[in-house]
Amino acid sequence: LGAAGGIGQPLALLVKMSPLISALHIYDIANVKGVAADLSHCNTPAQVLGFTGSSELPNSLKGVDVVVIPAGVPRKPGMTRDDLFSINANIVKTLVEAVADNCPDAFIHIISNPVNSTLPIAAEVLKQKGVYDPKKLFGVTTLDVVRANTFVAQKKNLKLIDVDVPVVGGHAGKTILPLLSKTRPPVSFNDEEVQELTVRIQNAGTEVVEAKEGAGSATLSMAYAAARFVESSLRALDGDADVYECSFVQSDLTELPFFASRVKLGRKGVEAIISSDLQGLTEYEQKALEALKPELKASIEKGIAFAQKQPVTT
Ligand SMILES: NC(=O)c1ccc[n+]([C@@H]2O[C@H](COP(=O)([O-])OP(=O)(O)OC[C@H]3O[C@@H](n4cnc5c(N)ncnc54)[C@H](O)[C@@H]3O)[C@@H](O)[C@H]2O)c1
Ligand SMILES: O=C(O)C[C@H](O)C(=O)O
Repeated sequence: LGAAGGIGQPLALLVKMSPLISALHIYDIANVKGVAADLSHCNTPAQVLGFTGSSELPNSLKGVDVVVIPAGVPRKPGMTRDDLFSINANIVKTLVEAVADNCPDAFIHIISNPVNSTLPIAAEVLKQKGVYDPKKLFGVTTLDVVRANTFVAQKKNLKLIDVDVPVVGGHAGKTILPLLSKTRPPVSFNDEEVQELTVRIQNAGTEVVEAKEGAGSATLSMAYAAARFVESSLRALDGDADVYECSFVQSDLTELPFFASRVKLGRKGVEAIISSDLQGLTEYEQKALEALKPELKASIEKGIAFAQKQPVTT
């Protein structure tokens, strides 16, 4: 949903390449029929259908297993992700209402920012509709992991394919907390490297926004990350027993109701939240974890309050 956009188009292309996908429905408020026609000429199995405008939204959702939502406005230089709240909160609310009505059993991937608030909005909408399954609602934080893996591999001269850094917390500024001490394979970092890498990973979105000089935020790397999360979800739905991803989900790992961490995915969504990542943290990570909580809590509460003030349409 939001398939004509900067993320939506390359994501649709990457997803069209997946052998796990039988049908790809792409929806946007803007005309998406041309994107659908274009994609449909690729000789890969997924059948592509385009749906344009809100009257076609319900049909776009019928029968789907995974819904991905990158609909909404992106940042410009000088803005925070929270500055997008006033527009994107309504967009996410409307789209999740339609998901609740048309494919309540689907996995839902929320990309639209601010994820720290839009995910709680989605949860609240689904609750009001009576179809909330916390195991199937995901805030997409895969790009933070992708970035952490890339930057760590570059810094330490490692083979990219091997590196895996869990990133916990949320998806904005200091709420993005890479757990460098939990990098696999184990790598040692000095204090300066930890500080430099942590700050770079936290500011990576802003790095792209500034480089694009007003033309939007990360789209290609986000499409790559979202395609990875879709692929992992489909593998889990197909019964693969070894699927782990970081995601911002309902969680009891901390006192906050939602928290990003590694989760094990299965046929029914989140099968387990990996609590061991938060054990044995370094002093730096422990302090950063405590420091991110007030901001994350405020963003979560802002999302919940918004959704509670504007009950769903029935
Ligand atoms: N979670 C992450 O890591 C992450 C990373 C990058 C960007 N984002 C966020 O993703 C969102 C999209 O970014 P983009 O660069 O693709 O923006 P974009 O402006 O290029 O595309 C957004 C698309 O959403 C569509 N849209 C708007 N309202 C809609 C509605 N009600 N229904 C359906 N479609 C609608 C627009 O027509 C447009 O095609 C932004 O909020 C951005 O901040 C999140
Ligand atoms: O930085 C942004 O606004 C987009 C996205 O959240 C990102 O991390 O790239």
